[in-house]
Amino acid sequence: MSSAIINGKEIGQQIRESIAQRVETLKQNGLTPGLAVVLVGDNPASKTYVANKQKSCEAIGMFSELVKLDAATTQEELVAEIEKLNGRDDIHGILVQLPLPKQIDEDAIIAAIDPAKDVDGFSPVSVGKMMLGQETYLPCTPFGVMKLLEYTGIDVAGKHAVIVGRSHIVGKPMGQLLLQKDATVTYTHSKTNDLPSYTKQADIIIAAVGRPNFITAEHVKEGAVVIDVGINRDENNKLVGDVDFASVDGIASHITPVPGGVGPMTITMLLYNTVQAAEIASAQ
Ligand SMILES: Nc1nc2c(c(=O)[nH]1)N[C@@H](CN(C=O)c1ccc(C(=O)N[C@@H](CCC(=O)O)C(=O)O)cc1)CN2
Repeated sequence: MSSAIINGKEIGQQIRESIAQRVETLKQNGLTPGLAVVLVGDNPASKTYVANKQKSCEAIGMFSELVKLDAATTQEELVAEIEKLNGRDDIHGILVQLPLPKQIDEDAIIAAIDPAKDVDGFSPVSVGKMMLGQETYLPCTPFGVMKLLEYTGIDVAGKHAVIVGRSHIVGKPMGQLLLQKDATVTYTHSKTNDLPSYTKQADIIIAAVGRPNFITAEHVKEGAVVIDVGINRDENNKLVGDVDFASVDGIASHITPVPGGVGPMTITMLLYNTVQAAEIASAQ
């Protein structure tokens, strides 16, 4: 029997409808939630993601502004742009599209964003609060994965979740969010020896290693839930995940497709965080 598909487009749409209602309430109170999207350079994938983020904002009645900067922008120039956005009352969320050109220190840029507007949840303040279980903006991709599991009725408490990947924006926070919901978490990565010996014990596998079709049948226990966070291009420029879907299909109980799984949830949770930032501003 085939694995059940966890449809991120459908779940994301349901959540976006409830976000749109919150936007409407804010607008009736005279405040339109505003997101500033900062794009440096001409990375084609980044241009697509930024365009999708802006389109998604407009679709639910939010305001979005694109700050488009040249690939040769210096770190000081970028910090100055962020400081301008930090000071604007009509901008509730700021997102700097990653990756940035090599001359710019990403950590310094993220740290320059006012934590109250850090709707990506990447700043040291947001990460620290998340680690302590305090209320904060959660990083959109792992937050989206938690929503996918919740909406699918998969209770993670007591389950063994194996994360494959250790990036700051997905792998590390993913483990933390699962831990906070009482999962038992194991971190693995591309250099883990005998990876299948770990992943084969998993009730939930989170594949976030950034390698096309890396997770195959040999990694997956019968009945495991497989979440594919990968966004890779294969040799034919086709979008593929970190999981070899055909190989794992029928072994996993549930699986997220690429495209249409985790990706749409990343943007959904960005909208969610931005509306939350606007609600907090509106209450002040
Ligand atoms: N500032 C940030 N930069 C980056 C983030 C982030 O969360 N914040 N994440 C990724 C890219 N990303 C958002 O920026 C992102 C990637 C993929 C998708 C998505 O919807 N994917 C679709 C397919 C789209 C396609 O056809 O190319 C899917 O999986 O169905 C959304 C957002 C790195 N940078």
